[in-house]
Amino acid sequence: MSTIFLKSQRSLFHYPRTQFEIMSFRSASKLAMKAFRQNGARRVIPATRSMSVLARAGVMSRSAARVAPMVQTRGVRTMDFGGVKETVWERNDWPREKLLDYFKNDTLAVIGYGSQGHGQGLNARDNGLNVIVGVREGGASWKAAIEDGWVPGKNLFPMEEAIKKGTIIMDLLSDAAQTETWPTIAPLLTKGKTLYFSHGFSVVFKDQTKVVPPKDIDVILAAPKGSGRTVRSLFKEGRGINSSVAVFQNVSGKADEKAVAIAVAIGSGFIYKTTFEREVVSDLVGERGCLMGGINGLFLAQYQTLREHGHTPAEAFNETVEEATQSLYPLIGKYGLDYMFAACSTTARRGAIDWTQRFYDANKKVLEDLYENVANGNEAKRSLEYNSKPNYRELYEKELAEIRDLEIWRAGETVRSLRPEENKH
Ligand SMILES: NC(=O)C1=CN([C@@H]2O[C@H](COP(=O)(O)OP(=O)(O)OC[C@H]3O[C@@H](n4cnc5c(N)ncnc54)[C@H](OP(=O)(O)O)[C@@H]3O)[C@@H](O)[C@H]2O)C=CC1
Ligand SMILES: CC(=O)[C@](C)(O)C(=O)O
Ligand SMILES: [Mg+2]
Ligand SMILES: [Mg+2]
Repeated sequence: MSTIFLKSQRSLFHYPRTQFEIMSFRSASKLAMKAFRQNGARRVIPATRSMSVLARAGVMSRSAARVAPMVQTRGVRTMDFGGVKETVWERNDWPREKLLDYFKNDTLAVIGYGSQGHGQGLNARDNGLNVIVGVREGGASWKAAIEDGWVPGKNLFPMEEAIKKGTIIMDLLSDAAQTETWPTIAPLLTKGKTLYFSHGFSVVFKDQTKVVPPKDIDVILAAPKGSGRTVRSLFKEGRGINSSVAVFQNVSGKADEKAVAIAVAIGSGFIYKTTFEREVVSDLVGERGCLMGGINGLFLAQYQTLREHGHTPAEAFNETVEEATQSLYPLIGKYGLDYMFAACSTTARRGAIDWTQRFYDANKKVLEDLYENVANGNEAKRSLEYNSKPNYRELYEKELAEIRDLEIWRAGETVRSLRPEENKH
């Protein structure tokens, strides 16, 4: 199995362990802060994230607390991400009129109507673009599309017909289905069309998927960093999900701009550049790690430990999942981890900082194994084998039912029912 990345960079992040390393880590961060100040970029600390809370908590380093708050200037193409400059685009770079003009001669053919097809198709349609959907006639997606207002024969067609009518072919089938349908789709990708993905999977793992696009078409991706349902809900809130964009083939010479434009058209908020390889590897690692698999494992391990030592389900669930998702994690999302630590007791803060190293060390080994398994194609192989089974949906329903039936999640159902918003009386 060929490995995409033959050499892996030494880990860019080394959590300081020894007192010496901590000292040098602090002096390094002071130097970085000084360099950061000198390059003119400034960073604002949200007004609601009052300095007094942070200063009292001693969270801000002394040098940062002394200088005026720094603001990261917006609306520029280059922004500073923790000291590394990256190119970003924002949705207000592509107002609706500009999108409509740019895509005036295009028909966006959304192939597949799962979570992403639903979100991206409806957002592009609401942006006024000419969008059609192509799925298996009479299948679950066909019925779902009709429920969302797509009309058979008008903007809803069997897959092949939609591809023939489309100028930008958005392959939003499941990754396994992209492989299975490729022999049908490939001949329909005629010169001048654009092939679009939301994941680098099929193109990068071509040894397994056999997905090799024709050489005379643009091949681009826009990968929303979140569920297709959230792609839709954030768009309806007037916001947008963050997405990465990449170009695999640029025959027209306009593929880079097209990728950014379509990322905005499908409802993205801010957009950053990647490559097909980096998108698929980071995405497969993320969903198996912190985003889904890793957090599931940590929830289960903590809940089980508490229960084995006699804590009740209500106590074990609240201390593991409910407080995390309802109170503490949202603070990380709004203001960062240091803010959340500062908002908790000094007792919690001391223990959390002390135990970070143990969890980091235990998980770093797992993440290295995971990264290797993704980069060498093993995870892609596993995914294709399982998701290509004819009864893959039924198999997942059985596995998800087993998760749902675990005590932790049955307890969770009761806890959720007790939330104020669930008790309107
Ligand atoms: N889910 C997400 O939030 C994210 C997904 N992505 C990427 O977006 C793409 C689409 O993912 P997602 O929206 O989750 O789609 P799903 O994985 O849910 O795939 C469902 C779609 O694939 C179709 N399909 C499945 N098997 C076949 C087949 N054998 N022949 C024809 N059609 C088939 C289904 O049609 P039918 O109903 O007829 O079976 C349905 O329209 C993938 O590349 C994914 O990696 C990227 C970011 C996030
Ligand atoms: C929602 C998302 O970004 C995932 C987890 O990568 C996916 O659904 O593939
Ligand atoms: Mg994914
Ligand atoms: Mg993802």
